[in-house]
Amino acid sequence: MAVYTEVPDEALAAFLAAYEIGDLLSYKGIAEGVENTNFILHTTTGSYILTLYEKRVKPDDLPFFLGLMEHLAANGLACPQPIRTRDGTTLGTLCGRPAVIVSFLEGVSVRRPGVKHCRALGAALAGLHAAGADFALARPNALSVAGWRPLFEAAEAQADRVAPGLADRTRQDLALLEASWPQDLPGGVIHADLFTDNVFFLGDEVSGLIDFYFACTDSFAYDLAICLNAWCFEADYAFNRTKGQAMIAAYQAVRPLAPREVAALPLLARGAALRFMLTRLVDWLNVPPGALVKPKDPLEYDRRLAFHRKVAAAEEYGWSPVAV
Ligand SMILES: Nc1ncnc2c1ncn2[C@@H]1O[C@H](COP(=O)(O)OP(=O)(O)OP(=O)(O)O)[C@@H](O)[C@H]1O
Ligand SMILES: N[C@@H](CCO)C(=O)O
Repeated sequence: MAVYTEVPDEALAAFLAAYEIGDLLSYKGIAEGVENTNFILHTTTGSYILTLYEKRVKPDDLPFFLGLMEHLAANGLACPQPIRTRDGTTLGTLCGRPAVIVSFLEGVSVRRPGVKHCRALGAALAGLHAAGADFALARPNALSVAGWRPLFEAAEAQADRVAPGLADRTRQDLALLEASWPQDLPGGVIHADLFTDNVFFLGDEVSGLIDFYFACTDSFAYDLAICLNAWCFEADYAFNRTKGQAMIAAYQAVRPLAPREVAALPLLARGAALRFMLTRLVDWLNVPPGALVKPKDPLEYDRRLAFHRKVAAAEEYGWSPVAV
């Protein structure tokens, strides 16, 4: 569960005194999530999320993340909106941790997305890319191709303990992706972690996007490739082309992909799978003693990589030309 920092009542009361969000009625820790400590607050004016940033979030990145959420919300995207204190700041300190309060979003995430969810997600992703277009800050993607080799090197010696042959096939994927990673594709602000747990639905409609703490400046098609990985594989690791088609078509209805983005899609999807395989592998091999959070299985992405290695063209992900 993700409550790493206990917050005494008095410390919370002192922190909340700086805000105009009414009187606190109740609060409780949120079990989901693995990175930060989250509480839900109920006050006389509504519900809010209080986040205390734990070790993996760099304080220097917080102005980008908080500024981005404010920018996206101001541009009509349903995402958490940082709440300002009476003196206008969004970032505070609570129990020695950087802390913010954001607006609460209604909705539930889907564990097993269907075609209609993939379609809705494609439109929401394009909406996010459009809403971020004129955001002034930039943040390089530390988990793009240049960041993968250090992760591999940290895990290489023990990788075959997780699955036979994992080190060799990862080494080959990495060499190929380093040599051919698509550069200079259309880009801007991307979410970079838009997995099903970060998307809320009300009925069949997307009601909110959360968890912008991997957001960065990178190619838009890479964000789409991340979503194809996270949303369009079945439990047996077969890629569901109907889901891919629904997602890509809905994305293209807002922002058609350029021919070079289409051509790059197989490599981008393979790279996205490698990125999540590697971060999961490193976490899997480094579970701290007594950890409360179960690490995510890297082999789910090793299995996806087996599919991506055989893909020759974007059509295999369900891409088709935009009808004109
Ligand atoms: N603005 C919000 N509105 C409603 N619920 C929220 C909001 N932000 C977070 N939550 C809830 O808190 C949970 C954890 O949030 P989040 O995913 O941001 O945590 P994290 O530890 O940073 O995550 P992760 O492990 O996914 O990186 C979410 O699954 C959701 O249930
Ligand atoms: N979405 C990531 C976890 C980080 O939020 C994963 O599934 O590996």
